[in-house]
Amino acid sequence: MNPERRPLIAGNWKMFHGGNSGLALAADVVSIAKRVPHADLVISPPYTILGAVSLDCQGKKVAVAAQNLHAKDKGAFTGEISGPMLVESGCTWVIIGHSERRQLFGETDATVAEKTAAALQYGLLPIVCVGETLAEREAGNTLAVVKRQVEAFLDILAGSDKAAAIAYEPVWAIGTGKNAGPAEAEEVHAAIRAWLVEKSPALAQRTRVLYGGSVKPDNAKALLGCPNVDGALIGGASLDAASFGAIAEAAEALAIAR
Ligand SMILES: O=C(CO)COP(=O)(O)O
Repeated sequence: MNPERRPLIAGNWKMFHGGNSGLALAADVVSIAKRVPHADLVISPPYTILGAVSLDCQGKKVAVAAQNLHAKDKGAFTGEISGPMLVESGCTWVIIGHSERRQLFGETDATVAEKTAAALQYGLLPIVCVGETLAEREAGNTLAVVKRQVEAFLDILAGSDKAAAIAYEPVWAIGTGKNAGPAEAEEVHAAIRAWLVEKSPALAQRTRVLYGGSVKPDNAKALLGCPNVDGALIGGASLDAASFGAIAEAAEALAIAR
């Protein structure tokens, strides 16, 4: 981990814990935050409890992210939620372009770029997701695919002075229990860092690059210990306070040790 970038540990709850169980989990994460003063924690519950969770987390060192947003600020877009609405609900972050949204909901590099610009415009910090499929990896195209995805929004991040995050989430590692090995993750993270540096050293310095895909307590230390891995975006293991806490503690220990 780069000493100037605090580890960012983010839990993407996806379509789980949208009611009382989510409020209880958020309270547990507030307790975890007290044990990890050197790490930044973000939780991303479903829309239905964003407002309530944000209120409970206010001033407690746990930031709240939405899982998506619409690029427009308002309008006749049934079922959609805008950046200003998320800000009003207390969100400070938003996940953009998750592979599930790209694969299941038709999001493209172009819509991801549009949403990234909208997030920054409305005062939200984006966590923009990239990552290759298994077929793309097996064809030797991992870096080309990730580069194309990153290039779609690189100028937008460079045009803002906000500290956004990029999450590298190999699609084949999401929810499969098959994480990228530390060397595989570091190869892509180092490439992303190099593209950021090429665009602007200041951008590279402020942008945290998170790894996502089957991060668990038993592999967190090895993954988070990679030089260009600045944190994690966690799905399944973020749904349980004990496992999310153990990963946050691994980040804390590494941050103290460096
Ligand atoms: O999609 C993810 C986080 O956004 C990763 O999910 P898992 O940790 O369940 O593999």
